[in-house]
Amino acid sequence: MRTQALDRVADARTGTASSNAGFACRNVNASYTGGHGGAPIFEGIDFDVAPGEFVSILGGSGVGKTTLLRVLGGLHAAGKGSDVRFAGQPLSGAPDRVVMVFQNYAASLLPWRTVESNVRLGLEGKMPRREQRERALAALTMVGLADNLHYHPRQLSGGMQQRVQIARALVMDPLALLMDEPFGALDAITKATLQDALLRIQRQTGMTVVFVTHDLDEAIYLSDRIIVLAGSPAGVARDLAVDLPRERDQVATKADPRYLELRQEIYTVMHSSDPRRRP
Ligand SMILES: Nc1ncnc2c1ncn2[C@@H]1O[C@H](COP(=O)(O)OP(=O)(O)OP(=O)(O)O)[C@@H](O)[C@H]1O
Repeated sequence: MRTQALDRVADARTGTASSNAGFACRNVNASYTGGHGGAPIFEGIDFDVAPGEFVSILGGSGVGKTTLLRVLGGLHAAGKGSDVRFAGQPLSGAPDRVVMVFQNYAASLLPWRTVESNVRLGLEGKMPRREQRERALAALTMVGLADNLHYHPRQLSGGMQQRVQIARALVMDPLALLMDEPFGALDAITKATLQDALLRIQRQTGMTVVFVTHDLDEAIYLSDRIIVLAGSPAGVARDLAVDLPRERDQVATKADPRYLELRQEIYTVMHSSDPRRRP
């Protein structure tokens, strides 16, 4: 039953997730009415995310990473003159099958519902209950929680709760996942485990991932490309390819001399653009 459910999701995904699910951003700006006196948080942002690519957005606190992710997810409207597209189409509202995962996992799980019923929440009313359950089971299997279906959120560790959040996104069969510091609050070992789980899932599904973090090592370890935001208003300070072998390993990858070069290069960009840096 479990295998069938997984196969069904795998079949449904084959050939879809990698089709044309990329982002194209040209001359993008954003501001908040009432925030910063309406001044732009960032402007002149240009970058592409290819279908199936894993791109991290890196930058200091308050630079605008979350805002940019919300723009990509259609949750915050870009300013005048901006051109933001997903799968070739200009964004108007949240695109179908583009799903966000936030850091604050504890607050976003409903405590009175089981793991399984939290995961199928987004499917309710859209398909028969049996199919909802099958898809929830398949998503929970992908994140390694198939044995915890009947637990309640209070019975889960922080890492398990974040896995449930990821399953809740996967159950929607996303073409693209937008992740906002999803592992920021986890201890180092749990974080590493979830990073590897995410890379495995991305490989299986072919999803596009845009991942916001302020953790340099996390960005290098996970990504095909890294976009560094800096300045005020922020712009793209660096857009660089992570030319490390795609099979990542927490120990071997981080010992690769190229990893250390990339780390130094990105650190220098971030450090030199930090407004708190002493002259
Ligand atoms: N709802 C809002 N209203 C007004 N200003 C906001 C709002 N949300 C964010 N801002 C401002 O926009 C700027 C960018 O915020 P954003 O959360 O995008 O940055 P960030 O790079 O994700 O920061 P962090 O790494 O600390 O989470 C900040 O100066 C913040 O104060």
